[in-house]
Amino acid sequence: MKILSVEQIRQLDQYTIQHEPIAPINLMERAAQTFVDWFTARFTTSYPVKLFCGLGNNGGDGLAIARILMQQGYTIEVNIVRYAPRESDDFMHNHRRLKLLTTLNYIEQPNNIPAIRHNEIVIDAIFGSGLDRPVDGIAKSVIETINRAPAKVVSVDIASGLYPDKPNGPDDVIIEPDYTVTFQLPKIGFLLPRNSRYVGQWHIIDIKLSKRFIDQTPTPYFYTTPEEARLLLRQRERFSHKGTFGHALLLVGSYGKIGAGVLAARACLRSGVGLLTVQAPRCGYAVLQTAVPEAMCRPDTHQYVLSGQSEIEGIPYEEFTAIGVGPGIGKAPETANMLRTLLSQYRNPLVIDADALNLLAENRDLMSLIPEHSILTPHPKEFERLTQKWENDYDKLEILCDFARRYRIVVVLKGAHTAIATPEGDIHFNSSGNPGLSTGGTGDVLTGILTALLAQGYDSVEAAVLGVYQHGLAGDLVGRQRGQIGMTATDVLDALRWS
Ligand SMILES: NC(=O)C1=CN([C@@H]2O[C@H](COP(=O)(O)OP(=O)(O)OC[C@H]3O[C@@H](n4cnc5c(N)ncnc54)[C@H](O)[C@@H]3O)[C@@H](O)[C@H]2O)[C@@H](O)CC1
Ligand SMILES: [K+]
Repeated sequence: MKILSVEQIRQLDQYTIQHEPIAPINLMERAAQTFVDWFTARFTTSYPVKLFCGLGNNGGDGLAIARILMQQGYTIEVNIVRYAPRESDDFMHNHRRLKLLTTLNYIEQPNNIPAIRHNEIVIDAIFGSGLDRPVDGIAKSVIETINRAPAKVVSVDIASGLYPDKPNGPDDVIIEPDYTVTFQLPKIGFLLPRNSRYVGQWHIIDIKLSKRFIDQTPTPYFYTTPEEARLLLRQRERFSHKGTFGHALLLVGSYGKIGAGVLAARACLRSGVGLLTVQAPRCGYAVLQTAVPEAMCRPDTHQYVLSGQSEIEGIPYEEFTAIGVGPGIGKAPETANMLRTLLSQYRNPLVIDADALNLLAENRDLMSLIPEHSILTPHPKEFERLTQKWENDYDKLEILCDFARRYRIVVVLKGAHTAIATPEGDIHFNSSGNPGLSTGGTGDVLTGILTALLAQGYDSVEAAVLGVYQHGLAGDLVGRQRGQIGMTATDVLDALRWS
């Protein structure tokens, strides 16, 4: 699903109005009706509703929502925040209609702000995507009151005070909703870590804006929906054999961190690789052969760390279909040499994770040896070591984009809504996963998954988008079955489902 800028969304509204065609006021009515459908499916008429609306079209949506909810039997109190002298035309239209049905409260100064009780639902329609400067005056006081109140808060389109596609200032006053119900497409601001308390749980509702315009509009930002992830998944042909699915090599482990290799290897096997070889320090040999009997194990000549040498003759790096390197490897000089040799010899995309990334950060000349379309999977700290500090989440996205483009690689920046940057400079945000995944070893599982997908012939962007989605989905399954708190990386790899 595309993510558009505020300006593009404005054009999308206009295009829909002109080409459907539909009168703006009817589009507002459709948006309000769709919001009400969402609302009534979650909250019964037993909850009193308190609406706070502004004077623009977000406020107009609010007034139309109030009218429809009232007609459906909800008790609703309407509060209009008079932060400016002018209202939008569609606001005025809905204002006239609602005035015939109920009394409206006008908030012009702080002592007009009503008390909010804990069993009420607040609908926030003060500002929407038209916000273009920090909120002050009476609107600021209202937002502060709502944030202090014990009630549940639902924001219409976007939390009032939050910019959809640019950074807010540190002192900005912004609604902290429990839910955001947004029209048609997600806003980029919803996906950034620092905004999470200004978004809550968010839901997209389809208000039938022009599909043609969305299809034609270029954007670097995408949000992976479950349907899109499912479409990427390839079905197996009846006459396939293990050779069809590639032979992967995982370069993993060091003394005390063989478990990382076990997790990556198991995840690789659980993600459909045809054959798997694991190269690990000699101390990991018995562990791997026991814990992952399906994999072949190539013990390194070094007892404790990877040096890349092995007593067991095996196929050279170039002959593996895909290679993953990093889980548990540490940063020994022998291992840095191994990485240098690997990067010099292997020309297909690699998966590079964990200490392999830290070795790249410490040996910058290695960056230019990385094969094009390799997948790097840093968490934010590793990414900072590879690049630079950022000022805010938008700045981070720019750095991410430039980095992926400069080295022609795929960068999977891990976190809530993992951001996957492509060599072309696009960014795909993931939609699956939960905080339960923030536990040791889940990154190793991801490396195993991505290596398996590359081995099966997925291109790097497909592998990253699909692999990250499936990894999060497995975490969501575990979360539902046994909760997020006790989730382990083993649970996640056991929960992987590929159908
Ligand atoms: N255009 C359309 O066809 C549709 C728009 N919709 C709604 O319209 C919203 C956007 O409406 P608007 O563009 O009218 O803008 P808003 O309702 O978000 O804001 C109202 C106006 O307030 C002013 N303003 C901005 N920041 C301010 C601040 N800090 N203090 C005081 N005033 C400020 C601006 O002039 C802005 O236009 C969307 O979020 C959505 O809720 C929906 O009705 C769907 C259809
Ligand atoms: K709002």
